[in-house]
Amino acid sequence: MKFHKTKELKGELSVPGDKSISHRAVMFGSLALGTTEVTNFLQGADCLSTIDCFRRLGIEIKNGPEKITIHGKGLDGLSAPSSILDAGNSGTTTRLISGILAAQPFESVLTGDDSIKSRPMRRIMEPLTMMGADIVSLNGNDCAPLRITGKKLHGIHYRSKVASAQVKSAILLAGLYADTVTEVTEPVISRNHSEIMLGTFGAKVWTKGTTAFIEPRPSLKGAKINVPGDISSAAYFIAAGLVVPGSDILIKNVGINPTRDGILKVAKAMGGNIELLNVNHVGEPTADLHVTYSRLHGITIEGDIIPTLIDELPVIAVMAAAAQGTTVIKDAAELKVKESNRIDVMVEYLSSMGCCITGTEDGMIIEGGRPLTGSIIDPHADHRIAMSFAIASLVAEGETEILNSDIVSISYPSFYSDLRNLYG
Ligand SMILES: O=C(O)C1=C[C@@H](OP(=O)(O)O)[C@@H](O)[C@H](O)C1
Ligand SMILES: C=C(OP(=O)(O)O)C(=O)O
Repeated sequence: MKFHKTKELKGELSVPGDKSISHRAVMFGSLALGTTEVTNFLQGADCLSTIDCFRRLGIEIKNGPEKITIHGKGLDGLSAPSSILDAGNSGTTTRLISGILAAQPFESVLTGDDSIKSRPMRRIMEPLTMMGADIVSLNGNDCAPLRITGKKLHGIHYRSKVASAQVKSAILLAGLYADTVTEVTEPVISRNHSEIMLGTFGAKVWTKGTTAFIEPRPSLKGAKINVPGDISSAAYFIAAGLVVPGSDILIKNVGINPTRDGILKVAKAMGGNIELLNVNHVGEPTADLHVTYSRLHGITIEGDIIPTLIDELPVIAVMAAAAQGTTVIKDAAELKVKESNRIDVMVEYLSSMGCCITGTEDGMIIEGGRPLTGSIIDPHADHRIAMSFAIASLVAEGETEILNSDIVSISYPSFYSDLRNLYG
C-alpha cells in the first residue's frame, strides 16, 4: 500500500476494542460457569485465534455482529482438543492458554505461525514446570510448538525476571487450579487486566506492590464485559494528530488503565497537546482523547514507565523522529522478542527515511527534527511496525510503500480506512 505526505488530519473516531481485554474475556468466560457476553470485542486475527482455540477445547462461542456469547462450562469444563491448537501470531494466546492447559486432565499441542515459533516460551515453561506442569518444546528450542500435559499443580511464589503480563497471567491462570495460593512478583508492574477481570468473574485476586496473589478453585460465573477502545491502537492517531501540522482529532472511548497509559504521559512530556474528556473510572477506566498538532521535543523514556507503553514504542520512535532534539529509549530490551525485533526494524526503516537513529542493547537513540523522505518498508510481518510507518509516511516527502500492509489485521483490521477518514 502506498502513502503520501498529508495535510492536516481532522475528525472523530472510535478505535476497536482492546486486544488484551478481548483475549481475556474469551478465556475467562470459557472457564466460568454460564453465559458471558462481550461487547466491543476486537475482531482482530489474534483474538480470533483465541476463540478458535477455546472452540477446539469444547466451548461453544457465538461471534455475533453485536456481541460475543461464550457458553462457559466452569473450571473443569474443557475437553481434550480435537486437533493441534493454533495461536496464529498471538503471544498473548500462546502464553495465557499454556497456564490453563498446564492443569487440564489431557494433553494438548500448541503451535502458531513462524513468528510465534521463534518467540521465547522458557519464561512460562519455567514457572509452570515449578508448579508441576509437564511442558515440552517439541523443537527443543524453548519455543512453540509446545506439548502440554496437564498435571495437578502446586501454588508457588514466583519472582519473574521480566515485567510481563503474559507471564504473570499464565501463572495466575495456572493458580486457579493449584493446591494453595499462588504469588507472582514482577520487577515492575505490568498491565493488570487479568487481575481486574478475574475479579469480575468471581476469583479472589489481590495485589501488594508488584506482587499479585490468587486463591485456587474459585467458582467463576459468567459476566458481561464491555471492552474499552484499545489505547495501543489509539496510539497511532495520537502520534498522527501530534505530528501532522494543523491536525485536530477526537478519539472516543479509549482505555486509560494506568498500567497502559504511558503513551499519554510520554506524549505530554514531549510537549503534546492531549486533553482527556468524559473520563470514566468505573471498571477499566476510559476517556475520550482530544489531540491537536504540537511542536514536540525529545525526552528520555526509561524505567517503570516502559511496561505501560511497550507496544507503543515503535510509534513513539516515529514521534521522536518528528520532534526537535534527542529522544533516548532505555530498559526496553523486550522489544527484541515481539512479533519482530522492533529495535532493529525501526532502526533500519526510520534510517531509510532519513532519520538519525541508533539501536542500543535495550532501546534506541533518535536525533529528531531531520526531514523524512518516503521509502519502501517491509514490516517483517509485524502489525505495529506497519502502522507506525503509515504514520511516519504522513510527514515524509515523496512516496512511502508498505509491503504486506494487510498485517494490521492482527490487531486493527480497519486501520487504513479509519486513517483515511481523517484526511481533509
Ligand atoms: O498480556 C497482554 O495482553 C500483553 C502483554 C504484553 O506482552 P508481555 O507480557 O510479553 O510484555 C504486550 O506486549 C502484548 O501486546 C499484550
Ligand atoms: C506483542 C504484541 O502481541 P502478542 O505478544 O500478543 O503477540 C503486540 O500486539 O504488540
